[in-house]
Amino acid sequence: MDVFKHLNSTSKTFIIAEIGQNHQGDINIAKRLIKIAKECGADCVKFQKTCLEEKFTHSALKAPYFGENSWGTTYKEHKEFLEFSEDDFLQLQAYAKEVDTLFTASAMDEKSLEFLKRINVPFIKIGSGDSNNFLLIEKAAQTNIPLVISTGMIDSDTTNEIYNIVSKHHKNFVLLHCVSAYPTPYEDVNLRVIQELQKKFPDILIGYSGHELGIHITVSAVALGARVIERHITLDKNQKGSDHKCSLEPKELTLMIQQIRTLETALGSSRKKIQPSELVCFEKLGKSLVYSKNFKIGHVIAKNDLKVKVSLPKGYNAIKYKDVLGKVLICNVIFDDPVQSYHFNDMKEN
Ligand SMILES: CC(=O)N[C@H](C=O)[C@@H](O)[C@H](O)[C@H](O)COP(=O)(O)O
Ligand SMILES: C=C(OP(=O)(O)O)C(=O)O
Repeated sequence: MDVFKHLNSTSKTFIIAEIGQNHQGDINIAKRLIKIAKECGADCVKFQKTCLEEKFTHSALKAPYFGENSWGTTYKEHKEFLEFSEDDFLQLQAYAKEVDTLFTASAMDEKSLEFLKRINVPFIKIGSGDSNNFLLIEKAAQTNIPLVISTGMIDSDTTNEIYNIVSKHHKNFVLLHCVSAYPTPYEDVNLRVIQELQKKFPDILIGYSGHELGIHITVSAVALGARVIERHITLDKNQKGSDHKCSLEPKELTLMIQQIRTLETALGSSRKKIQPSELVCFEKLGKSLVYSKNFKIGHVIAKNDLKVKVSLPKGYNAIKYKDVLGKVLICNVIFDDPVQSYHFNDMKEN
């Protein structure tokens, strides 16, 4: 299924549940999160596929990594604890298929890109850790697999360059506004970047990958036009791990998706028209033209002879009051009578 071609034909938002490394290195937790994401209404689950020696230098891996979010004494130990094997990924992909949800991952290095290409994911995510990695982005574009590319930790010039690199190959990619802070302070979110990206790149979809607390900012991103949304999900945001605090627990994820779906409906059309649902209120409280005093046959109607009131039955349409000015009454009328076209000889129907 070409996810983004489908998206272009609807007004729906594509919601990616980023499991990332919130599975605590436990494939059963990963499966639980896949099932929960599906049950909450997400369109896709996403993991992070890393070949450690391809992503990190030896010095980065051997660095000590202590603290409340560490699963080892060095970064290598910590990352090895969290990284699933290729077989694990195949198992998770099969499970996602079993629960009928889309499955993909971020390619955190070129080897992982090759692996994801091999297992036919519906799109490949390029995370903000690689938003400045033009070499990887070029290789990812050359696969001709749809891409979702986050723009954390870069500025608009670099974002422009990502667009130019991928566009040389195809336009089946999405740029996600993203700020890589966990959690992101509200003053750093800059949701208006979404509108700027839409203006600059009208020929691709724009989305938002959020790390802020709560769901209202992400729902607002949809109101501003984000068509693809990504949020980290977790079983419990108080667990050990760098991403849990800014992740959504099942209840939050469900509420966010409900709000996004009702928002999609409410965004509706840009054409202003009287809604059928308004007619009851117009019948009860809609105003129309009535006479301000008693008038006799032959009276020529002037502006002060008219009032606009709630009247039963309704009078002539108040927005067309000028049709009545200068008209000659062919009957007597009294104060508060609704103005009717048959009160005059040459009057258009209401
Ligand atoms: C920039 C980027 O890749 N960020 C990812 C996605 O948002 C994160 O999930 C990191 O992988 C995570 O925060 C790393 O945490 P630690 O360093 O504790 O393994
Ligand atoms: C880092 C990632 O995403 P984002 O930059 O959108 O947080 C990712 O997908 O691995």
